[in-house]
Amino acid sequence: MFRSGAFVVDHVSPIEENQLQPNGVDLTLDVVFEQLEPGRIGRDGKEIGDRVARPLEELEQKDPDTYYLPKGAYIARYSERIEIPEGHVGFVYPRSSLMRNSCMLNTAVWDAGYEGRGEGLLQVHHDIQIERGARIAQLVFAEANHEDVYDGSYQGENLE
Ligand SMILES: O=c1ccn([C@H]2C[C@H](O)[C@@H](COP(=O)(O)OP(=O)(O)OP(=O)(O)O)O2)c(=O)[nH]1
Repeated sequence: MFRSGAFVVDHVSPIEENQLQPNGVDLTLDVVFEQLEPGRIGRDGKEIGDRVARPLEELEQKDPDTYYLPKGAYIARYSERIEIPEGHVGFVYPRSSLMRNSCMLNTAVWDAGYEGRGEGLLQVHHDIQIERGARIAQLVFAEANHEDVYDGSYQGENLE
């Protein structure tokens, strides 16, 4: 069973009223990264390729705090700290307005016990402007059986 947005909201912070949805909680965009170097997925481990944060366009006197993204693939970091409670698994979907603008977020499984500010693959199929802090995704929780809780290399990531 999927949980209500009112349940999910207790596991996401900080949060504003307009992020609460019937079936989940909207996540907002913090930083957009561009990958520079190849990564590696091995049989025994992995390496994440070097990346650089995209500039915000304040200096060019465009809208402040806005990413102007040409076609391409980017890593988007969400602003919110998320914890996946025991007995649950998390899924993130793109906000439909992102998809309707020819962009997509690809995501993986959010494990029970994970805590951090996670990331997603932002595919831009048509140039788009996204303001920093704008809602781009929605997090939902499904009830799930599991034996262990998440204890991988991304535990506690991007928390100051
Ligand atoms: O779209 C997603 C999906 C998951 N996560 C977070 C939550 C998840 O619990 C954690 C680890 O994901 P996964 O288990 O897929 O990572 P891995 O590549 O197997 O690495 P490790 O074994 O070090 O955890 O990353 C994200 O940030 N974005």
